[in-house]
Formats: sequence, C-alpha cells, structure tokens
Amino acid sequence: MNYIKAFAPATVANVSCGFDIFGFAIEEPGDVVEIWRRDEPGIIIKDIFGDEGRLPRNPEKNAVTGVMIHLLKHLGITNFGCEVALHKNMPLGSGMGSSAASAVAGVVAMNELLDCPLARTELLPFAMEGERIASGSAHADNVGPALLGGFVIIRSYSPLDVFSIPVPKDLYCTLVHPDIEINTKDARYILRDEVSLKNTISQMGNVAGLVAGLMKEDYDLISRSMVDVIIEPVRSILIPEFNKVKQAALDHGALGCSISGSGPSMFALSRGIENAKKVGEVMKRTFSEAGIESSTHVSLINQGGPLIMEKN
Ligand SMILES: Nc1ncnc2c1ncn2[C@@H]1O[C@H](COP(=O)(O)OP(=O)(O)OP(=O)(O)O)[C@@H](O)[C@H]1O
Ligand SMILES: N[C@@H](CCO)C(=O)O
Repeated sequence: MNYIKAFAPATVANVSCGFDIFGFAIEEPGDVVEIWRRDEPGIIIKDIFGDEGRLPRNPEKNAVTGVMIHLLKHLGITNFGCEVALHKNMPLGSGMGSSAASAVAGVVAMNELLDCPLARTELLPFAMEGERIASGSAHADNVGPALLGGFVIIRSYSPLDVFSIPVPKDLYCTLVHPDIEINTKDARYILRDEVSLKNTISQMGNVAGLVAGLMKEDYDLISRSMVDVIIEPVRSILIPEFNKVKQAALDHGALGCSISGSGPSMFALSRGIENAKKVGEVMKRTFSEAGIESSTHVSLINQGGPLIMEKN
C-alpha cells in the first residue's frame, strides 16, 4: 500500500464525574489524516489544513506524526519514509479531543499503511503518547474512545485496563464549543492534588451510578449521577457563563450537563434527538446573550471510532 486516508472522531472526556477515566466519541467532527509512502526514510509533514498555521510542523512535536514515530520505533522499522497531510476539523484547545483525534487518525493510518502489524486495541499506548506531546499528560479518556468507539472506561492506567460499556440507544450528546481556548496543560495545572474523603465518597457514588445507569438504560439514574464535586467546581471558573449555560440545559430537559474534557466546550446528555437539539439551542443562546459565539454538534455516541476512508 502507498496511500491511506483515515478519520478519527471528536470525543467528550471525563463525562462529569469520571475525571481521566470516562470518555465517549461523537460522530462528527473529526480529524482526517493522509499518508503517502516515499522512497527516502523519515516522516515529513507536507500540509496542515485548518490550523491557521498554529500547529508544529516538526514531526516529533505534532501529535499526528509523534504517534507514528513511536509506532515505527516500537516495530523496529528504521528505513521507512512518508509524507503526511493533516486536515484539522476542530479548534485547538477546545475540550473536544482535538489532539486525540489527530493522534488516533495518525496511528491508525500508519498501522494500516504497514498492513496492520498491531490490532486496534494495541494502538492505544501509542495514541496516548500523542496526548503527552500535546498536553504533557498521557491520559486515555480522549484517545481511548476515539480509537475504540463507544463509551470507554479506563479502569487502570498501570497496567492499562480499558474497555467499553453499552449505552442506551436513544442517548444523545449535545456538544457546544464557545469561541474561546483553554489548554489542557493549564486546566490540569489548576487542579488540587488532594481531595476530601466526603467528596471522594460522593464522586464514587456518582461514578458507580453513571455506569449502572448507562448499562441499565435507566435515564433517571444517569441524570442523578452526572454530578462532579471535584473537578467542575475548580475548572468551571475558566468558562464564562458556565453556570447559566448549564442551568439553561437542565431547565430544558437535559439529563445532565458539564465540561467536555478540560473545556471550554460544554456537553449535555439527553434522551432523544429532539431534546438534544433543543438543549443545544438554549446553550448556544445563553452564550450568545453574553456576547460569546459558539458552535453546536448533536450526535449519538459513536460506536465505530476511526475509519479508513481510502487506501491504495
Ligand atoms: N495534531 C494536533 N492537534 C491539536 N493539537 C496539537 C496537535 N499536535 C500538537 N498539538 C498541541 O496540543 C495543544 C492542544 O491540546 P489540548 O489537549 O490542549 O487541546 P484539545 O485536544 O482540544 O483539548 P482536550 O484534550 O481537552 O479535548 C496545542 O498547544 C497544540 O499545539
Ligand atoms: N481528562 C483530561 C481530558 C482532557 O481533554 C482532563 O480533563 O484534563
């Protein structure tokens, strides 16, 4: 094979109470990566579209190619050469798993170009290295769902233990991205290292409730469990109008609403597409009343993850 074009989706990490351990993928948007094999060894970034010239062109510093370098090294391949084009279809520092979508599309495309020496699940540690390049932390709650699809749980980081759980068929996500930027690195830096026993107990109850609610298709339990007493109170101060937007979503039928990843995007879960759309409209309107432009995506939970769009 000489050419591969691959897609990987945006993701919602944390899902309220599950900091660094819960995430799910949505259907659109997502990043697209193209790779062309070439005769000389070495990876070259040929083009990046949609980043306004802001992303690193050095292959080691860009998540999309950094993961390819890690994969080739692991496989002991030293004489391989290719050119890479990245189509960025989501904003940087968005909380939509922008760096993760690039990393997953990159590692999946490279694995395909090499005739799939590794199974999809085995690509996860390499995709996580893309997150380390982007934010200094190799968290898996964006790359896990972008790679595997579905609602993903990271039970343990060491050893890595990651799996998907079923979700109700009529569960929709509304993702609203206000036109501001927050870097994951900064949003992690402001978190406290210590958590009180009281908050730990609340959070554990909600984590267990959310998993059970999703698996039992119990919408009320999902709703009661979408509470984050540890991270959201600290990070929400970085998002203008957070409390108003959240309240508007809840008042209009959302099961729950919180920060997507490290923000500034906010997500809500709703039962049925009509509810999810209505929730999106009020969230957007509430941002807009404060003079903040935003974009909205309404989607089922993406069960498929990445796609090979073309190969030859
Ligand atoms: N291919 C890439 N796509 C996006 N960001 C990248 C990429 N490669 C490197 N980066 C760097 O990663 C940083 C953005 O990553 P960050 O994790 O903050 O944003 P995000 O992926 O949108 O957020 P989140 O993980 O909260 O959803 C930027 O500083 C950017 O320069
Ligand atoms: N779990 C990570 C996700 C970043 O998108 C964080 O919240 O920092």
